[in-house]
Amino acid sequence: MAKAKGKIGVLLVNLGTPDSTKTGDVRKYLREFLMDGRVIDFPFIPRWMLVNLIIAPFRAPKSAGEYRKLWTDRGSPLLFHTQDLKDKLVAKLDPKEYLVSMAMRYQTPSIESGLKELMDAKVRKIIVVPLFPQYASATNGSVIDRVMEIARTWQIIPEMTFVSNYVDHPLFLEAWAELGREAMQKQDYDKFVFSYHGLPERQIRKGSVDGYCQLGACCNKYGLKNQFCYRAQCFQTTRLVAEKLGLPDDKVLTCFQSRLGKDPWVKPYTEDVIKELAKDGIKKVLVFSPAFVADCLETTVEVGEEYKEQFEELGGEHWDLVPSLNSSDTWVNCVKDLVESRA
Ligand SMILES: C=CC1=C(C)c2cc3[nH]c(cc4nc(cc5[nH]c(cc1n2)c(C)c5CCC(=O)O)C(CCC(=O)O)=C4C)c(C)c3C=C
Ligand SMILES: [Fe+2]
Ligand SMILES: [Fe+2]
Repeated sequence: MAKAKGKIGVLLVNLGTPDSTKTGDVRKYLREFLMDGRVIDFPFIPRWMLVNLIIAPFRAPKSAGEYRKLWTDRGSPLLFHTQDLKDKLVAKLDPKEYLVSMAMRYQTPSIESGLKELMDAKVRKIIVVPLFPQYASATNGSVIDRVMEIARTWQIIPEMTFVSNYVDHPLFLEAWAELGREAMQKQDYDKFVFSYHGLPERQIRKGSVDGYCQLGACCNKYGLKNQFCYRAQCFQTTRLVAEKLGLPDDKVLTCFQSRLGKDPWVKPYTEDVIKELAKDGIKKVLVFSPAFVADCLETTVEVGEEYKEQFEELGGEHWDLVPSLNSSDTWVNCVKDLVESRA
C-alpha cells in the first residue's frame, strides 16, 4: 500500500491561565473561562449576570494576588510546563511523521492558532490530546466543542481523533508512582490524600452517556446507572496509583477541592477531609493532585499552601504535596504512546 501523504498533527490542550498577574488580565481570563456553558452550565443570561456582575469583579483582584505568589520568570507554571511537555514530545516523536502544537482552551496560545499551525502544514490527521486525565464535560468536552467549532469553518476536515480519559494508562500511573516513591522517602506518612478538582454534582448527573461504568457506586448514588462519571474516574485513579505504590486501603483517601459557589459539588470536600484527619490526630499526610498534569494555581497555592495552613492550624505537622507530572520522562512517554497508538 502506498504510504499516506502528509504528517500527523498533534494538538496538546491544557486549560489556560491569565496572560499576566494584572487584575485586568485575570478578569479577562475568568470571564472567558466561566462564560463557557460547559463550565458554568446555566442558561446564557443567568450565567452572564453571575460571571460579569459577581464572580469576575469580586474574584479577579483576589485571584490576581494568588497568581502573583505562583508566577515565575517564565510566567505561569501551567503554561511553561505545557510548553516543556510539548518540546520533549517533539524530541521523542519522528519529525518526518508528526507535527506537534500546543494550545490553551482559554486565553493564549489559542486552540485556533494551534490548529492553524497544523492545517497550514497540511496534516493528514489531527490527534487532540486534552491534558485532563479524567474526562469531564467542563474540560475535555469543552475542548472537543471548541475544536469542532473551528473545524466547521474548514472546507476539508482531516481525520480527527480525540483522546478521552487515560486514567488506567500504565505510563500515566507509573509517572505518578515515581513521584510518590520519591516523596515517600522523606517521611513515614500516616495517610495519603488524593485531592481532585471538584465539579458541581449537577454536572455529574447530567453526564449520562450509557455504557461503561466500571465502579458503579458513585454513579448509582447520583442516579446514573452503568456510567463511568468523572468522580468514578477519580476514585479509579486513586485506586490504581495506590496499588502501584502498595498503599493499604485504610491509609488512602479521595476528595475534591476548589468548590465555587453554594451549589453542592462532588464529595467529600478536601476541606472536610482535612478537619477529619486533624480530629483523628493524624500528623503526617502526603497529598497527590492527579486531576492536574502540570503544577498550577490549584496545586501549588490551593493544596500546597492554603490546605497546608488549614491542616497545620488544626494540629497537623506535615502536609506535603507531591509535585505534578509537568514534563517528567515517564509522562512524556505516556503522551507519546497516547499519540502513537492512535496514529
Ligand atoms: C464552575 C467553576 C469551575 C469548574 C466546573 C471547574 C472545573 C475544572 N477545572 C479544572 C482545572 C483547573 N481549574 C483551574 C482554575 C480555576 N477553576 C475555576 C472554576 C472551575 N473549574 C476557577 C474560577 C479557576 C481560577 C482560579 C481562581 O480564581 O481560583 C486551573 C488553574 C489555572 C492556572 O492558571 O493555574 C486548572 C488547571 C478541571 C480539571 C476541572 C474539572 C474537572
Ligand atoms: Fe477549575
Ligand atoms: Fe459515578
